[in-house]
Amino acid sequence: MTTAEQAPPPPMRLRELVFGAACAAAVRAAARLGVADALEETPMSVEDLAAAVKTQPQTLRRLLRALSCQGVFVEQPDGAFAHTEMSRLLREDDPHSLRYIALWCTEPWTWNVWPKLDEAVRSGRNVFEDVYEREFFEYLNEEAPESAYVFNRAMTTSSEQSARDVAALLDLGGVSSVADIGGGQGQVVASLLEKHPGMHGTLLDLPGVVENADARLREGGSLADRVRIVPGDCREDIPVQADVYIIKNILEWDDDSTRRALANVRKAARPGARVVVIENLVDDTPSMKFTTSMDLLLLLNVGGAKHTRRSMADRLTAAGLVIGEVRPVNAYLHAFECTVPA
Ligand SMILES: C[S@@+](CC[C@H](N)C(=O)[O-])C[C@H]1O[C@@H](n2cnc3c(N)ncnc32)[C@H](O)[C@@H]1O
Repeated sequence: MTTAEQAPPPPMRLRELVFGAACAAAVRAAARLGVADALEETPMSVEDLAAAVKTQPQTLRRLLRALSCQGVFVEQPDGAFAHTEMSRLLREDDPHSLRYIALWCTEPWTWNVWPKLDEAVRSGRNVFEDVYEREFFEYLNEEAPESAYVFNRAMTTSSEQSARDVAALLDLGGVSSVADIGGGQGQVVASLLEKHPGMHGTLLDLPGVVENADARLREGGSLADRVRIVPGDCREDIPVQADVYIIKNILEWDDDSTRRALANVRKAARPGARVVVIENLVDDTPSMKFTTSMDLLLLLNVGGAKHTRRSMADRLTAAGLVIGEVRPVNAYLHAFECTVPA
């Protein structure tokens, strides 16, 4: 068969494309119903699966068939369904689980902002504040506890997976204090403190986030006596002294917020301090990257963007930081090693 015969014709491809929301909704439904968690290692009949997740068998079959077309689950000749590599990633107990990321990317608020993408492209601004009349993180932490929970779990699971890579990459010999700015619930700080028993750490994030910090960092936790938890807004102030500041996956919002956060790091840090900025970078070339969709979502919710190596470097230089090495942390993340000049 030739490639031309394999690829569906353009009208069919475009028809499928405009139903992208159906794919996202199907993945969300499977994640919310816990289908991947209920499906055992051996194939299961739809009836057994429906009983396990408390749905109608006929409609569950339709959901599973829609997902199987995308490679999430596979239908067997006898009509039973089995796992695929992708469906396993929807399990909560998978070590590389994307369950909360899948839920996060399809939370109810996303369905209210996607239809306004043309407006955001026209204005270059977020549309979230037009729809919800509040900044995104304010809304999340003050008005949408379920979405905030999903967001924090999504960040925590992806951070748990990358925290060890960050700890392995950074040379922290001789460093006595590290601060993670916008550090979420503290997985990176916890990994660093576990690896370096003499070191102290600070975790700064919004109040609603740090109040649920990683159990290791909270009172009675194994690292509690070496960590300071600072609830705050890094655009307002960073009242933290440290040898090394980590800023991971937060400089993806609007430029003014990036400028204010970096200015506050500079104000807090002594000359010679290290600032390690860790981000998913998109390419400068026209090749497709998986982060493209997230780039658009960041435009919609915070008026932000995924950075290229150049755009990130420009912002760090504009903040007066001296950029040293830029190294991959893993397949997704890059670390910019910067220094605060004298
Ligand atoms: C994409 S998450 C990254 C979290 C963490 N650094 C990581 O890599 O897993 C962005 C973080 O920035 C925090 N954040 C948002 N606005 C903030 C602000 N104004 N001040 C401090 N933290 C903020 C969020 O609460 C969230 O934890």
